[in-house]
Amino acid sequence: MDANIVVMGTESVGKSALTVRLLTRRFIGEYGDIESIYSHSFMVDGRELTLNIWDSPYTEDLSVEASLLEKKKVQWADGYVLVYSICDRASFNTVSRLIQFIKSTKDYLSTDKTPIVIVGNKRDLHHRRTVLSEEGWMLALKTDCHFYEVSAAENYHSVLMVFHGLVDRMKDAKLTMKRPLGFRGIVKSMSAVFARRRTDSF
Ligand SMILES: Nc1nc2c(ncn2[C@@H]2O[C@H](COP(=O)(O)OP(=O)(O)OP(=O)(O)O)[C@@H](O)[C@H]2O)c(=O)[nH]1
Repeated sequence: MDANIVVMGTESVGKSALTVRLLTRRFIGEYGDIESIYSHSFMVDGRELTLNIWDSPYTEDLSVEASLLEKKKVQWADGYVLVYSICDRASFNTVSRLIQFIKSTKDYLSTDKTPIVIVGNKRDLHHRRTVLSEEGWMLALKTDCHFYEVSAAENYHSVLMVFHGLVDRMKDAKLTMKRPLGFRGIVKSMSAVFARRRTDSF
């Protein structure tokens, strides 16, 4: 069985750090603007589950193409990891917006448990904290999502918990794991955005 997961959030909140931590158990410090879909398998209830994890850099590109890609990304995914930094209030506000965007794009039934986990990252930087844990919990409660506070820099197990929590959530939602958009379609839309970026920079 396999499932698609997308990791979303604003710039520099640690999306790549979380993804790379899950895949390699390591924290390497600098990640660059990686846009990738990684596959990672693990055993759940005695069965192998492969997660296809889409880690994408944040874009403020408001073009029609870019917003179409965001929509496709949301439609492609069966589950969502929405990341903010506990030191960056704007990133927390963006997570609220993303939840609304996902819910309206996917049109979940009100009885469905939405397969979304909210992650407050950079817990090790608590001396620079601007978003309280309670605010994360409240948002999760209000929107019926899971919530974790983690440090991708310091801890592998809490990151693993995030993805396990999401898998549980997807099982609860009893979602049919089918793909509205094939892999080829996504690669095509991604290259359309990159081509546009390249053109823009000249
Ligand atoms: N102290 C601390 N720094 C972190 C943590 N996670 C990530 N960082 C740092 O934050 C910066 C951004 O991390 P990335 O993983 O590249 O963030 P991103 O969300 O993928 O960023 P974009 O690709 O630009 O959207 C890097 O310098 C990381 O080393 C963490 O848990 N604690």
